Amino acid sequence: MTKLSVNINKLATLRNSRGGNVPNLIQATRDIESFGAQGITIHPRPDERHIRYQDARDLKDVVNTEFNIEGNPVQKFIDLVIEVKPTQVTLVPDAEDAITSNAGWDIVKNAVFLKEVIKTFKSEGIRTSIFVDPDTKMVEAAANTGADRIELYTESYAHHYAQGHKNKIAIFTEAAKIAHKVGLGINAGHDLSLENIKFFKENIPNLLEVSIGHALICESLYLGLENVIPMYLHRLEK
Ligand SMILES: CC(=O)[C@@H](O)[C@H](O)COP(=O)(O)O
Ligand SMILES: NCC(=O)COP(=O)(O)O
Repeated sequence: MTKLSVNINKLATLRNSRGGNVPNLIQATRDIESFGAQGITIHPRPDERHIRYQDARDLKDVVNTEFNIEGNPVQKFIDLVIEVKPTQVTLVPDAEDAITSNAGWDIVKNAVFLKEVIKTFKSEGIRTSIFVDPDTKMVEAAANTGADRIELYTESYAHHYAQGHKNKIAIFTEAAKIAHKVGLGINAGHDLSLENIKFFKENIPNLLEVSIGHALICESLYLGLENVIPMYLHRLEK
């Protein structure tokens, strides 16, 4: 089964644009879960331009499904995750000034650091995942860090799919096969959408979770969250 984790960053962006509490993230989280989502993802960034660190604390007792917190494991982020104790932490090497995540880890280069951070989170009972490009060398290296899962960075898949180049899925399929072979669970995310999710699901064996935010919220402007979430669930069925 592939779980759908809805990334609510964009709802926080909308809220922050007016400085008040509309839309209310707590209510939205409850609604998103009631519409069938099996997880909630947030990605607080150092400048807190969308999700704030306080949102993570406020959502701790609200999320009844899987709570996934993504981010670059700087000390402030590590402390937050240990305090909130989500189901899963996803480590993303995002630069402070990046508009959005734009690369997976160089796991070979950062192996010592990642091993240490992962050990810390696992000792707190938090499942760990590493954001990674579909590069078999990096996937193999991920297994040596002690991580439970990888999150395949799907921006290049989505980009090529939109241009009609479906064959770019092959490197993701291969990366997923290697991950499974070395004992890693497989998550995926970034720019997945109603248009490209079905083909991705059909071609990625053992896909445990997709986290989707930007496209899902944009699609919901036209169709409504209560319709869009079941549409994703349908496309993620076997
Ligand atoms: C790791 C990943 O791909 C997502 O977390 C994505 O980066 C969402 O972050 P933004 O909402 O800041 O674009
Ligand atoms: N981990 C990916 C994620 O949470 C959402 O990415 P996107 O759908 O906003 O591109």
